[in-house]
Amino acid sequence: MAAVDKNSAGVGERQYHIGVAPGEVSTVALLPGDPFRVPLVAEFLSEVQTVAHQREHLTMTGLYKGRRITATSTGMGCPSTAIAVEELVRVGVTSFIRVGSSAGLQAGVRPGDLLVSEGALRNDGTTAAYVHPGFPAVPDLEITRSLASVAQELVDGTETRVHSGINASDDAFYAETPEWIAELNRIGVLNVEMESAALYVVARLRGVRAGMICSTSSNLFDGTSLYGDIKPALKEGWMRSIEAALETAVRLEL
Ligand SMILES: O=P(O)(O)O[C@H]1O[C@H](CO)[C@@H](O)[C@H]1O
Ligand SMILES: O=c1cc[nH]c(=O)[nH]1
Repeated sequence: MAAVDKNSAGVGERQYHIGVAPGEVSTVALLPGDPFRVPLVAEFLSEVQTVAHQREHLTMTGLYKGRRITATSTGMGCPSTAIAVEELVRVGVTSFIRVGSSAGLQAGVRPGDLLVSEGALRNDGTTAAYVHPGFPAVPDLEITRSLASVAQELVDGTETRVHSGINASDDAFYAETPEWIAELNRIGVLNVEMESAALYVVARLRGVRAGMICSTSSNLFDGTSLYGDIKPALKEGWMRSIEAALETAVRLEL
């Protein structure tokens, strides 16, 4: 009797968690955390089909400027993100762009500003189960460059700023202490979110491409509250992030 080999389980089949089968997705997937943001991606698409909705993973596929695009929600955190990426790879996705929300950690990062990730500090448990602690969590460089330049084009002439830098990928939203926030600020970490470590590490291990652009929800360093009335700016940032990701998919033929 042989134990199950999870590396080969499910390849080319309908997937156990996300419910998607080969042929139902594009080669490129946009990844918001929240299932309620998948329809925001669909607002930019034509011929949209809802492919599956299981657990926190809603998947829709449609066309943007003639190119087939899939959007799948990852849920919050690295465990469900790793599952979503693993299963999307098994049905043919070769490029991923996370379109997230994230908290700023440096002065001058304001709600709605766009954050392009140049690498993630792996403060999570999931990637520790995959690789050596020294393995870097880095996005695809071509996708990253494109996200930064398209995002800048989209916000030119507005108050919104585009920031690029290293982000933290934390596991525990409510365990982020003032000391941890101050330390991240001190070492120059730009922002914090909760999925990129898994996205980048799993993507590298599976030989596919990944990048991330986020809208700023708050600023943990200067005290701009998570709970205040900042939602319109956050939503505007989500829409610009999605547009930057879609344009990147078209321009790089992902
Ligand atoms: O809005 P999403 O994309 O889920 O991203 C951020 O929001 C959640 C925390 O509020 C975490 O998932 C974090 O990464
Ligand atoms: O988006 C995020 C992620 C972690 N911590 C926060 O405050 N916001």
